Amino acid sequence: MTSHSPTATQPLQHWLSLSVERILHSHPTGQNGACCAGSLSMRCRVMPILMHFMLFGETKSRKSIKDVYGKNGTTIDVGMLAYSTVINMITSMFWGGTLEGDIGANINAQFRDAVSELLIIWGKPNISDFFPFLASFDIQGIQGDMKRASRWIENIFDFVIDQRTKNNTKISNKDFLDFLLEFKDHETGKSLSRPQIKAFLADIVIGGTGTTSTSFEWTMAELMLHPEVMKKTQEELTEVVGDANVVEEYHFHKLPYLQAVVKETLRLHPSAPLLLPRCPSQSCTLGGYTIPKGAKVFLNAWAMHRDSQLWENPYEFRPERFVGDSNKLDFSGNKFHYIPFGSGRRMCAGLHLGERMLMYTLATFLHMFHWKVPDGEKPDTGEKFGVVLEKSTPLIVIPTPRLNNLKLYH
Ligand code: HEM
Repeated sequence: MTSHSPTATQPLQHWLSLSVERILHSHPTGQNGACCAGSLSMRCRVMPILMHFMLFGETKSRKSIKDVYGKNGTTIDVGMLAYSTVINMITSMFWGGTLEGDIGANINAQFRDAVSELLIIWGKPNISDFFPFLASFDIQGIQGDMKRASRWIENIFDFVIDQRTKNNTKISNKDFLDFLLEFKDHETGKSLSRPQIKAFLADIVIGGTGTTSTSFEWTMAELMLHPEVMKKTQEELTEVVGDANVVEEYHFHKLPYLQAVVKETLRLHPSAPLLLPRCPSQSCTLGGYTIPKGAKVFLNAWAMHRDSQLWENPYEFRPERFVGDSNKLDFSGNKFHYIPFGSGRRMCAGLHLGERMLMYTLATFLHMFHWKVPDGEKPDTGEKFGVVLEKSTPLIVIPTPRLNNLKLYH
């Protein structure tokens, strides 16, 4: 993996423009000028573009390091740390070059609250899903709450887009929003519409925050439960990154053990355990069962990842099962017994970004801090029901700096 600088705008802009043009050509706009902003092909092609703005996110995560350093020796809720780090990284990639200072901090805080609310509502069991005829009554008020939270997020997107379009001053660092706003199709001269831009941003936020931060928390929980794995992971980091440096993306491929730890965590705790529902376009028979056309089908990745016919000692947390096997069992979804990012045409559109954010945050926090649970406590692996598989009890830990050079924490 290589590190990409968002300031190297010329070749990057050219490449990005070509990608979006390909998308627009494969999805011609309709009569009203709007095309499906969330369409499969469009998402799959624009998402990788976001990767080029990862550097913004990395810079932002340094703030989290400073915050954790400030809590030296006191307790931290790992889920909250992960969520705020991930959302800070995402907002920096979106509009880090557009919004800065107090306005930026204020909008980012509002955005964080709005997204948490949306994710909570999204995970609530809704009786209308099981009895669709009840949907129009919205008995639990979930639909209404969802509309309110979505409007809140949309207003934030509108505010940021207005700020950027009103403000003619040249910004030094182009962010993802800036790129989307400036994009023009070379042939037709058409730009992306505002609804298209907002749909992209919403997709990324909804798909990327809960999944990545939950995976971070699960990994930390497993490491706290398995001190020998924690030790080995941190030793690898010391050897590869060194005591006097911070983690950078080019280190990732030299961290096979950490990669195995992440894979093993996602095997036992896939953040979207039932993936996204499928709907067959034709009736078919599978394993002796008839699946009628149009049925809603859920694939239980969680159960497949723990199937004793497919895995040796499936309930054991053993990263070694992925060591030296990385090419055979990767996240591509080609081996159907291991599909933490799904499989096929609808597999995770943010796979590479998710993987990189997870590796980056884990490697950084594990390299820079020692972690221990408060005396007399033991982390558990209880799960909470929801679209995203969260821990039922928050993981509380105590960080202490691991590196001698304290300047690296500021
Ligand atoms: C550790 C991190 C992540 C995990 C484990 C994860 C997992 C998944 C899974 C299992 C699916 C369903 C795939 C299927 O049904 O086949 C999915 C869908 C999706 N993910 Fe992720 N994801 C992660 C991070 C991200 C990030 C960072 C983004 C955005 C940048 C993202 C955007 C999406 C989107 C847009 C979809 C829907 C794709 C579609 O409908 O075609 N995900 N993800």
